[in-house]
Amino acid sequence: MRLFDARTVRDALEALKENLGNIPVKSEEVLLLEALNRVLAEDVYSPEDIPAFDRSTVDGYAVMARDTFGAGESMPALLKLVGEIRMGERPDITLKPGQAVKISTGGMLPEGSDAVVMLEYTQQFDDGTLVVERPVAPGENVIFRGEDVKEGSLVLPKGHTLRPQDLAVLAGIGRQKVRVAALPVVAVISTGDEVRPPGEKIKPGEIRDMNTYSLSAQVRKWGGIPRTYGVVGDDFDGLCRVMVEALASSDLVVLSGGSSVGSRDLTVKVIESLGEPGVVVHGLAVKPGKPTILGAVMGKPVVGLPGHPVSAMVIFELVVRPLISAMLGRPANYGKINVRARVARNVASAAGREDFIRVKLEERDGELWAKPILGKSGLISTMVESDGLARIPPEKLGVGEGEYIEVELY
Ligand SMILES: Nc1nc2c(c(=O)[nH]1)N[C@H]1C(S)=C(S)[C@@H](COP(=O)(O)OP(=O)(O)OC[C@H]3O[C@@H](n4cnc5c(N)ncnc54)[C@H](O)[C@@H]3O)O[C@H]1N2
Ligand code: MOO
Repeated sequence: MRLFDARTVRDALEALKENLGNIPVKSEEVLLLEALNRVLAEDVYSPEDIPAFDRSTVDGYAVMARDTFGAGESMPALLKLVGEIRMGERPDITLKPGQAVKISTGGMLPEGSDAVVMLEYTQQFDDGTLVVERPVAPGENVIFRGEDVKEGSLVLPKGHTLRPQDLAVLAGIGRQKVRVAALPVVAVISTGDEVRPPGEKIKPGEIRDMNTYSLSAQVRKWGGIPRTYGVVGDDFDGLCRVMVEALASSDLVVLSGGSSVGSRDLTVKVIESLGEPGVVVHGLAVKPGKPTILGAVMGKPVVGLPGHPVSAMVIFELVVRPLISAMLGRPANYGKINVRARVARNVASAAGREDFIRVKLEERDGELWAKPILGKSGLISTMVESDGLARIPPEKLGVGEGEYIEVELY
């Protein structure tokens, strides 16, 4: 009896895409102060030069640099002080050779000047003579017009995730709002008669719901809004009702449990009953996570994760995270932080299957080692103890002690 397909993750996501078409990025406008970590849904070009004028970076005197060439303490340059620049105003002075104007940090350079001498390298006499004891080069202590951002240049591209400095540059070019991807709403449903909420006393044979908490946190971590439905028992009609509500009010539905082929594994039947095309893939050539289900109902992706808490989390990263990224218009590799490390012991793996092993990183003699945290996929403690996942590709039969591997950090 053949129970599952054995698709690679890439093939499975392709198959889902063929059924759903390209996932559109919905967008909305938000205020800059609300835009941290949001994903840009527009290319942002600068409407103007930033700064819009040549600007001093120090307190001192705006000069023509060549008037100071060769100046020193024993042979200072003597300039004539012809005024002072007020902050936030355009100077009405045009500097002539031999002249200097007092300026503050951030002040607008007058026409004719090309450098600023710092206050501490000057002396001012009562008759208006300025003694300059150090030379300045053209451009010294000045930010030129457009040096920060050029008018018409691409400041930030669509798909970019906004960091604090990005909000600063957007403010700098005069934006108060930006168009960003709408946050995908992801329904999170746990299933199983034996699964109880953490606040309840449990009877023998029951366990506490962990997946609602790991999966909704993963949704949040990767930029979505989780809509949790708690635990639904192994009841076909009850699960159908919750699924219909979840499909209507979210962009993506994630279930955990009941994805296998046992008598109470209802997820496939429920997805099939809700509409075309229903289940697209059942089974991945991945460990952990073989019994994963990918489906499409009402034009929305539905992912049935295995119930084991480790399998659910690993498959979330492999399958759900790329779907959330697509809905946000983010590059598929957004947020992946990999380090190279040497495996601390031999780990076997079956050919034709991608294996993901949990590893703990340790530094030994200046080198990074990845210690495999072995254990069944029902043990959440193996995720808690580890720092990341290492992938053993399908063509390999394992990794040997000392071999270099890539570890994706959690
Ligand atoms: N005959 C076969 N049986 C199984 C196979 C197989 O190939 N042939 N595959 C095994 C693999 S691999 C996995 S993984 C599991 C997946 O099973 P299900 O997705 O149907 O999940 P359940 O049976 O509902 O649950 C598995 C396990 O996880 C516990 N669980 C479920 N939900 C939660 C939750 N929200 N929080 C914490 N723990 C949860 C559940 O009590 C079970 O112990 O199938 C194997 N079987
Ligand atoms: O392949 Mo299952 O997801 O580990 O136990």
